[in-house]
Amino acid sequence: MASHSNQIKKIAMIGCGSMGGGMALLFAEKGIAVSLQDPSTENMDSVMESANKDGLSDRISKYNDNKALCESLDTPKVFVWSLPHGSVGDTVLGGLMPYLDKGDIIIDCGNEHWQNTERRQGKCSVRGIRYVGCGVSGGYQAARRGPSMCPGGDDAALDIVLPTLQMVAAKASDGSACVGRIGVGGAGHYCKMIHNGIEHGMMSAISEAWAIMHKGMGLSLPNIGKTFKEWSSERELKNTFLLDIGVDICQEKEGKVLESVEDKVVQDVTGEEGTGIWSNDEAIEQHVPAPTLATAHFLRLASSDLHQRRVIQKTSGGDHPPKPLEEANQHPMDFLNDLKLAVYVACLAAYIQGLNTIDQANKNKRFNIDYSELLQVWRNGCIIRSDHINEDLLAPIFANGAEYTNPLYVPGIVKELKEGFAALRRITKLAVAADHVVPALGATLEYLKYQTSTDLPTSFYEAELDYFGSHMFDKKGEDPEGRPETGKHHYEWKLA
Ligand SMILES: NC(=O)C1=CN([C@@H]2O[C@H](COP(=O)(O)OP(=O)(O)OC[C@H]3O[C@@H](n4cnc5c(N)ncnc54)[C@H](OP(=O)(O)O)[C@@H]3O)[C@@H](O)[C@H]2O)C=CC1
Ligand SMILES: O=C(CO)[C@H](O)[C@H](O)COP(=O)(O)O
Repeated sequence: MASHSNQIKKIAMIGCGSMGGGMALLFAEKGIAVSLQDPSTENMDSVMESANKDGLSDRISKYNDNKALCESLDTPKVFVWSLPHGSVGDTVLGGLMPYLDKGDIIIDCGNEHWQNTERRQGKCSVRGIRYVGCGVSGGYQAARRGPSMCPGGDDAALDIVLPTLQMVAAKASDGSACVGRIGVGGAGHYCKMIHNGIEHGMMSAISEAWAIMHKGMGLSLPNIGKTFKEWSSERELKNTFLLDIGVDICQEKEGKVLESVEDKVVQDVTGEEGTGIWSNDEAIEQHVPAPTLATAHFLRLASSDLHQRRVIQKTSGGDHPPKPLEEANQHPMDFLNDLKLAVYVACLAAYIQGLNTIDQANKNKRFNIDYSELLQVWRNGCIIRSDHINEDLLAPIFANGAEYTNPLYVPGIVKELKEGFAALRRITKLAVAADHVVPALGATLEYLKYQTSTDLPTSFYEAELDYFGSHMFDKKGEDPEGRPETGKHHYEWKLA
């Protein structure tokens, strides 16, 4: 495809691993000349090899030094980064700085921490260099064919990069590009971080349902794949990416490959990825209850150290293996329908918790987030794609530049949650009684209970706090509207 006049014509792709390699080929396929740079010659050679196969080799070349790399570009020079998070970006920026000029643009497509993004934006802006923090989702296959892209930064930089990002990004069912003007500063990376938190909540709920079907109902893996396929074709979980890939995972070699996979997620503790940790840190920092995201994360953490689990199992004299769910098999269709609704409610709750975290951060950090653009980014190409949740339920709330509304205030959404609540409770009750591991489903049930209650156990909690710490409390009926504030009363529960 030939590039148009407002499109960027040359880029440098720095970091040519799974994501960067795929994106380099994608940019080249869209008519953009790509200069590769990576410390691993092997990685660059592998991209060149794929370029040869795909007939793109005339548009891709590799460079080992920054001077030559920069000389290969137009003015302004445009760099796309796909690097591990953290100090690597500072090293790369330091190496490029001598060759950068006013107006040059860096589009950081890694999962960088938004504060690193803002620090580098500050450093770059002194020299008139533009740094866009652009979270990218969809995994390495989407990187090659069109990922979901979540850019944030200054408007002038976004004006320049958006037409090109629109060209390469995934397309929604109506053909619109899954990229948008998300907000200023680190807004793009902030929202991508929360996307990953939501992703973890959804992935946990789906995995918990997978184990219930497999170990509780005794369904074969190919049959579970079939069930996931049905769920993804039905209203509530329509076109849910994590179900769609679940079909392939369950059915590959009749489930034999999946059977060989060890039960541990390690990338948080090895430091490869940070978004799960940061998104939970942020929910707490922003005072937003996000238990579906948090318990999903704790399950990952607990799972990571299999050796430790073995030791604890031995110390405790055995484990509590999940038992068959006899009731489920008496009415399997009803049970599977409940299970689907339970997963749906957990996925919707994960979205709500993530969006509420973004909203609070948006108010505190003035990201100026455009929610309709953000939901557009999440329509396709990304891991949390789920059409009904996004397009039917959430997008209408934020249409036409509407202010943020907590989705839990929206009657149509509450109706869906209420309808799913009974199913979630039935599933959780049976699962807990039979020792199934259901942290995201269970935490979602609790979330819905405590978010809708005005009579929580925290009356007693507050009294205990006041007893030992004189932390004050409000009397019933005294709660002032607006932001929570310290109570007005202290009681001398026991005279010293
Ligand atoms: N994998 C995925 O599904 C997704 C990943 N991401 C994010 O995208 C980014 C890249 O991920 P991914 O492609 O999976 O990771 P990879 O490890 O495959 O790629 C990272 C690349 O960066 C290279 N690199 C390291 N240091 C430098 C340097 N100083 N200069 C230039 N290149 C360098 C690495 O080289 P070397 O191999 O020699 O170390 C490697 O080729 C990460 O931030 C990740 O979180 C985002 C969405 C999805
Ligand atoms: O960013 C991603 C998808 O959106 C990457 O796939 C990332 O590697 C997922 O890792 P984690 O589960 O630790 O967030």
